[in-house]
Amino acid sequence: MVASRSQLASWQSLEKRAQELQNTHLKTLFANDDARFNTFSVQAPGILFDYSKQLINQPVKDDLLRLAEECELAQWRDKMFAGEKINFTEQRAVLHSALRNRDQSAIIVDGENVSEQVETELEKMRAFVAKVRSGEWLGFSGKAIRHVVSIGVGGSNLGPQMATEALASFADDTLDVHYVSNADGVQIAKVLDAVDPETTLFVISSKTFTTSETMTNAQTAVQWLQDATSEAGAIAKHFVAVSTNLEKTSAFGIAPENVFTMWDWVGGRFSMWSAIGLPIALYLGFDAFIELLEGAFEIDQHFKNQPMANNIPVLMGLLSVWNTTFLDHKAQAILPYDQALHMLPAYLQQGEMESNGKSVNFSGSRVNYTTVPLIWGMTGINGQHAFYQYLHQGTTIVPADFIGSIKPQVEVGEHHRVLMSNFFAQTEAMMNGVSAEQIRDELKAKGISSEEIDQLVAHKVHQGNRPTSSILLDTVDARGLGRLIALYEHKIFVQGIILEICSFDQWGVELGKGLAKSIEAELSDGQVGDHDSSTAGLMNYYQSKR
Ligand SMILES: O=P(O)(O)OC[C@H]1O[C@H](O)[C@H](O)[C@@H](O)[C@@H]1O
Repeated sequence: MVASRSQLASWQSLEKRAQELQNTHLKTLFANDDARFNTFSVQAPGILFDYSKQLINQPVKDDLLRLAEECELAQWRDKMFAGEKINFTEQRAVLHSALRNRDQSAIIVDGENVSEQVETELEKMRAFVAKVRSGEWLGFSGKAIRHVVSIGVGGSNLGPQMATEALASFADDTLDVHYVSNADGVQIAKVLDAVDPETTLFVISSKTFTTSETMTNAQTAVQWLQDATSEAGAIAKHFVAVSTNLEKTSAFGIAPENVFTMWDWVGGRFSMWSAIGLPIALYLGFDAFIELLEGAFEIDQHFKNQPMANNIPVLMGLLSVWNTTFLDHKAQAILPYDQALHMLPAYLQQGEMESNGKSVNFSGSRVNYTTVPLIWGMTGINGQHAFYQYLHQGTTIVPADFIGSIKPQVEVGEHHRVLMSNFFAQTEAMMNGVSAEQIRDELKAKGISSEEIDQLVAHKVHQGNRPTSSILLDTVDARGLGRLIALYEHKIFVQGIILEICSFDQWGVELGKGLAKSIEAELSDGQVGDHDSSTAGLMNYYQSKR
């Protein structure tokens, strides 16, 4: 019988250390140790990870590593890479790493070598992308494709859209790509207004091919095409799908040769490396897509082979557990100082919160600790002028990841220096804060009266001691993005193992998927059924005003 997490010796020691460190200020840790940056920073290909501004010391790091050992993290990691069915609530392997297994070593699941399947599908993608981008693939009126409209939601949308936004600087003008995810018709209406039926290709991305938002948007797209042409073969020329559900894609009318496969061992939120990434490849070219996979593969190797003490995703996962579970910080900000990464917070929200936002352990017992934090954020510079007030002086401490690049995608005058000065200044200020004494001196030097100083000082004090990690990437190109996303994917895995959370199902979302169906039927025939008075009241009010 494996001991519950909170009975482990390392866990109990960490609880004590958390209490001891609660009253220690980060700036004291720096003052007492000149080598702190060197001790608590680590590099991987194209990445520096500095966690010296986290409220830890060597004994805490040692205990966290001991916790990883006691939770058999290395064994779980190896099981994941080997294709064991570690998603046991759904009896599935967890193999997003197989999608970028660039050395093509065999990975066997249920007697099949999935590496071969992945290569076959990549080859199909490569050929298709070449046809579309070269103008060989023709629409119903004989014109080449100019616009791609990707329809999907959640994991079938966020990854491709985030990567498209991140890498747009590298796109040529062969194709433009649009994303439709919301069931709110305003989104698809706007996209359809901007494109031309003769030259538009729809990619319907849905692992299950049953998600109602996606199916509603896909039907609207079909109708729009049919309004433009009565040609029988038009659907085959303008619609492709990415799905595991070949029955449903065929029932929808998509020809089998136009369906790209994914597998049940890829979770939606980890699927941008599969054919779900088709819009990325169409937009940027297939070579860029391979670069993305290469970057992720480098981090897979790092995660597999580096000792735990220098393993970035391991450290990121352990630090998250330290901050959330032991220091009780219930939120985590993601702050990119690179415009290319502006969708990263939204992407990681799904990645981390859908994976680990759960409250029972492997054996189904309710956990007696906080699991993962609330993930939020936006580009750092914009955040500085919006919510950083809260980060600096709010009553809640929010640990933050600062993410920047050494080389911007576009060098414009002094812009990058201005941008990165803010990055460095903010992490320094969050760590050091500003003391009452400093403020008094500053105000005195300005000739402000002592009465006024007394009144102001408390408002201007910054306690500091706000933990941050800094991630510096060489640059955000396809390879760099692949590295960054793979780091976070493995961090999420580490959190899951340490917290004993089944990271790869999402029953909480499945619930929502079913809930709206019966209500939709009631709204459709105008008969509000048996609901609580609030739900019935809202539905009646809505109906009365339609
Ligand atoms: O790809 P689909 O089957 O359409 O699912 C789309 C999304 O549906 C739900 O929201 C799930 O929680 C997500 O993980 C998934 O990515």
